[in-house]
Amino acid sequence: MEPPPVERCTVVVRRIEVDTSNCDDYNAFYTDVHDYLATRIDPRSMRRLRLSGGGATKVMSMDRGDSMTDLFEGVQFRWASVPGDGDHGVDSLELSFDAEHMDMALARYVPSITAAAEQARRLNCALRIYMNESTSWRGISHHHPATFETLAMDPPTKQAVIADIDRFLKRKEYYRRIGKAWKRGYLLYGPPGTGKSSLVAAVANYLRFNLYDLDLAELRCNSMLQRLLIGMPNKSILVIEDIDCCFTATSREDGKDRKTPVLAEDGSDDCSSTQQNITLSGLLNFIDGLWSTSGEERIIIFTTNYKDRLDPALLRPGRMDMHVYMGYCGWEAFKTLARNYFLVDDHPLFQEIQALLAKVEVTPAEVSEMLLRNEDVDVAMQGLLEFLIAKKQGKEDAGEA
Ligand SMILES: Nc1ncnc2c1ncn2[C@@H]1O[C@H](COP(=O)(O)OP(=O)(O)OP(=O)(O)O)[C@@H](O)[C@H]1O
Repeated sequence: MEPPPVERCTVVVRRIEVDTSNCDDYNAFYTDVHDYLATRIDPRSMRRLRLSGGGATKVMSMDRGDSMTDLFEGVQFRWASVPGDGDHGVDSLELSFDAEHMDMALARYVPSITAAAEQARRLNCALRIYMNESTSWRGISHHHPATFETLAMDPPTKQAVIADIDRFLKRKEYYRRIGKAWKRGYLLYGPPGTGKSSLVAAVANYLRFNLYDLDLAELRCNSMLQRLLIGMPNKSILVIEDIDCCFTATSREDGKDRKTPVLAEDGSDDCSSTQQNITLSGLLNFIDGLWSTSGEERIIIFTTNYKDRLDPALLRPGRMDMHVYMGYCGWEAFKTLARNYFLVDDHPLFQEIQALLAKVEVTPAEVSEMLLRNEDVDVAMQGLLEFLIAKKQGKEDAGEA
């Protein structure tokens, strides 16, 4: 006797034709499925393939009437591209699977599609860096080449930062369960030219998050600050550089006793009525309060050359989750730079350079500059060696004086 046919379920994801100038979100899930399937399609298994997109980016999709199989947690999901009826019918993507998997499909497969589509879009999308002009953000393309591979820093610290970011990304449910906002704060400190800005760029490139570089000098009061922060989307990085220079002792004191102002209902600049300076407490309160609950998956990075000048409020445990010291160029950091600039792992002058790096305080920026001076590795290494010897001599002379 033949086994009874397996019951199948079908989920229809229809492309809705609407006036997109008003409501461009209607097709969000259709777009998610479309973008997700583009990452899953196996061109060798397709009879017909649709290619779209421009420039170097080509997107693969099923042609109308075609179908493909996607495997998720060992279950086969069949997708079909179904053309609409007649002239006005709209296309749909139809998902079919064995009925016993309905719960799993809705609880896990469907959300995984949205997450994967977002990830794919982020990877394909050029990053942007936004800067504030008064209370609005202005974005330009962000092409900073720094990555964790090219970043010259102490290897255990680098690994700790990467591990922290990876853990943060995986912990959405964890943050929800413990009732904490899904955000992470990093304080980067160290002398000028040690790579704090480069690390910010490396984090942005690693996460594929846009940067929001906040210039507090552009703002007159806390409510302007709040408006800007509220305008930041999820999956973004807020950066405030040289945080030690942003607040005067007076503004800190002022802020301690003041209630954080609220936005005027009409969104207007209410600085004049409240006369509020930007205060560190205003910034921290807002980041920990409303901003945390109005978005998620956000990173905050403060940088400073002088950690000892920072307000203790910022250094309090729990404020910035990780303090990262960017130091002078050590041996391991130098090897990264030598690899970046000359693709070399060894050189006859390495031993002398290593010995000098242990005695001289030189920043990765200074080393980079020396290595950039000549395309010939021997000439560049010799130049660096002489630079280090001169620095060491200068230090000794200063010590004797
Ligand atoms: N750790 C590093 N790894 C690789 N390159 C570096 C590093 N530090 C500095 N550089 C080089 O020096 C340039 C300046 O460094 P960067 O602006 O990142 O330093 P910084 O610590 O942010 O300095 P500042 O405190 O003055 O803003 C970089 O563009 C890069 O070329």
